Amino acid sequence: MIEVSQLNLTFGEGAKTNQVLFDVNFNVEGGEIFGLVGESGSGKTTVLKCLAGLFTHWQGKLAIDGTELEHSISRERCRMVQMVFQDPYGSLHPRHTIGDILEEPLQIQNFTDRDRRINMMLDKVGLNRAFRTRFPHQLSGGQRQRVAIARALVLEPEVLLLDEPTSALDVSVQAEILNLLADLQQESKLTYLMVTHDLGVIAHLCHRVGVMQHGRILESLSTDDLISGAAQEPYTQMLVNASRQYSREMAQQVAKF
Ligand SMILES: Nc1ncnc2c1ncn2[C@@H]1O[C@H](COP(=O)(O)OP(=O)(O)OP(=O)(O)O)[C@@H](O)[C@H]1O
Repeated sequence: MIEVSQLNLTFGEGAKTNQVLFDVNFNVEGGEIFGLVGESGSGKTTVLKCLAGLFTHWQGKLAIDGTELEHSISRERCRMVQMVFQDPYGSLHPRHTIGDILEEPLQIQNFTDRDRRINMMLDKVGLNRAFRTRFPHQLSGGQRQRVAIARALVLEPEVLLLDEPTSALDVSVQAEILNLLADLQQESKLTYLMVTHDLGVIAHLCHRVGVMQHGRILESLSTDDLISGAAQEPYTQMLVNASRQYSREMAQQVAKF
């Protein structure tokens, strides 16, 4: 379903050139939940942004459902793939009502049954219709993330790109949002590509993971192998150990690795 092949990306020009992705390769099957893990700055979000069309100056090959992606964003691309960001407050227009936020993508794509789709989507994410007239600041963090998920799914894409979808939320609502994402994926057999720092989230949701370091995929492996300690790469093993037994010393070891 998702094919990432020899993906390279560089920011800046001349002396300020900074290459952040180096020959990134991985595949995600249809209906699979694939996690991208790795230290801050390793390029996880950048991979998602290339797939979402937010960065267009990449090199390599990107394909979704057998269709090669262009170096530009298009209406068709938005129907196929949508992204949910880490911070649901920053990603929702503060002066638009929830109804308007959900209607905008449907309008752009010329859907005529917009009312029905908006109501159905609100039901799916566990928000009642009264939310249509509210503004983002009148919602809790968890409710805002539900709206962001509804907006991403209202066009019925096959692929959802999730950038740390729970890390900005209170611990008490993180599980609710993870359960919602799991239910929605089951219901519509969606394909998820998810960036996370949290190996607990991986264990809860993901089927397979790709481990990134310094703009490269070190290895891809099943969640079972990751958790049972069958990773090939010492760096991956270090990440697992650090999450099991977090300590200041361990964090320093990971930073030095
Ligand atoms: N628009 C940009 N212009 C220049 N450099 C950028 C831009 N976006 C990202 N980078 C750089 O690309 C590298 C990878 O960033 P990216 O956000 O993909 O990392 P990440 O693994 O998702 O980290 P985190 O977990 O902290 O979000 C970083 O060095 C970052 O500074």
